[in-house]
Amino acid sequence: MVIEVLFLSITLIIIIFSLHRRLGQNLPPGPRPWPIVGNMYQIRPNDFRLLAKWSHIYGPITSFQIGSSICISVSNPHLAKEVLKNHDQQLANRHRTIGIARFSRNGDDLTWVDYGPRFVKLKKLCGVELFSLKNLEAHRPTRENDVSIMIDSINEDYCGKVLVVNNCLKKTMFDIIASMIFGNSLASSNGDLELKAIMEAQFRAKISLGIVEEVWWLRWLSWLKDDENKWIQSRNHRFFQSVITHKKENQNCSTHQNNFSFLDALLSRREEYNLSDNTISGLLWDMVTVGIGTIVAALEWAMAELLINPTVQRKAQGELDRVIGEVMTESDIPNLPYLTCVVKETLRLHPPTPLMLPHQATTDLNIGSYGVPKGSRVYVNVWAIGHDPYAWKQPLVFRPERFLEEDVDIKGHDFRLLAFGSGRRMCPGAQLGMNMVSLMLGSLLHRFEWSLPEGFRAEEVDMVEMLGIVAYKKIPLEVVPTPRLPMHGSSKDG
Ligand code: HEM
Repeated sequence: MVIEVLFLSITLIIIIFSLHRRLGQNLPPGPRPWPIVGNMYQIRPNDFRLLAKWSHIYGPITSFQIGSSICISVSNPHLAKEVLKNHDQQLANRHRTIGIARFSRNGDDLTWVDYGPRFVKLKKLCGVELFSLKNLEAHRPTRENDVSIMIDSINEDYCGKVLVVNNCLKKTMFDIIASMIFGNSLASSNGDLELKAIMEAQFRAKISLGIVEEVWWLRWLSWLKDDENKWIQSRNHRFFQSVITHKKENQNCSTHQNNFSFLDALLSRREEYNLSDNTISGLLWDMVTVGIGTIVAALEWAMAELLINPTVQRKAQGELDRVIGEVMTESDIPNLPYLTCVVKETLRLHPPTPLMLPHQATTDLNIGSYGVPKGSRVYVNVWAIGHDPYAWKQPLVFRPERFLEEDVDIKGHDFRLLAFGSGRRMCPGAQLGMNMVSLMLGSLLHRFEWSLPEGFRAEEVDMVEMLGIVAYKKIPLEVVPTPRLPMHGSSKDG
């Protein structure tokens, strides 16, 4: 009896405390949270479509509660600018779930590190050593060659047959990013197989432990549910440690410019930037996971749209035929304005990270006329902004021509098109991302006619996303390639 009374009193105190906290804060409107669980009974993690729906009911700035945490989502360009420009610094922290904290070594990386001097240093380091134009240019031949190998293998193995497009995109993107990040060392030691297995395991693991981690006084129970993550993390840790140790032992062998990888650069600057093996592992893991996932998702959505819209496919092919000789290279991209519009239109309707990555308030602040308490998670619903009828004419129609009529910046200056974010936490891989999506899509369209498997109609292509930080197509796209041009053995080493 005493225990029951005690339990009831504690629950009551918690409810009164959270109600009091909520009422005093002038929060934006939103669905009514339940005691303890908040709105967890209504919304799954990363459910950007539901957040867009709520914005139609409660307005473009909405608040909701996940367990004990207050969340704010904004879904128009004006409010996105408030978050990413006017309050950029106050909102530049990241929220890390227990799963993400584990994979990011508690934020000892770039993607999940808290905002502060360490973040500024790491972002600068990655900007210089991985994403600089000089570095991108040095790795360009490898990227072009890997894309040519992909085209050749589709030609040899899949002409007239059904191809699951994201399998071949994933393989090619893995090879490209792995070569930029690790140089040749991974493939030569079979490390590529282990890394792929770890990535696959992490993809399937739960990065949110649900109520156990979202209600602060239940968090001590999370160790019960976190076993799988722990196991993958220790495998991940062992893998990166062995790659780093192997590289340190053989460091003098890879100073040739073409082989000089991101890992080589990090090792050579580890004292200057105070980089532990843990931080180096975190940075390598970031680039491999974020880099591959986003590009593959963007490409699969682009291919799906082109199958549904064959006139766009033909128009893009017409432009490619006029501009490209035998094999497309990245230097052709500036001469392919329509292809660039197709890429932008894809990223407008299908941003690979529809809620970007979660930002977190480091202080109390106001957005619009509402309060955002310190510690709130803040989501910019890029997907909703891309579908906003006040920002776009006929927003649901896939019409790349809109970007010929109006040149809309995609690198963070126009708050209608935020696939790469904007401000301090903006994607450092935006240029590489645009180059890769354009090169791969252009090469696929130049070389092949794409159609649906026999018996499928365009209206039957399912355009629903799998919920996750990266929104892949839920049902993988199946396509049938038919060659358009005679093949001339396009890979440059073949
Ligand atoms: C189409 C391709 C890509 C898209 C759409 C994309 C999108 C994004 C977005 C929306 C963010 C978060 C912005 C924010 O929270 O404010 C981000 C961050 C990031 N992206 Fe990308 N990305 C792409 C490609 C890449 C590539 C190729 C790499 C690396 C190889 C990369 C590495 C990163 C990293 C490290 C961050 C974290 C930056 C930070 O926290 O400061 N991304 N990306």
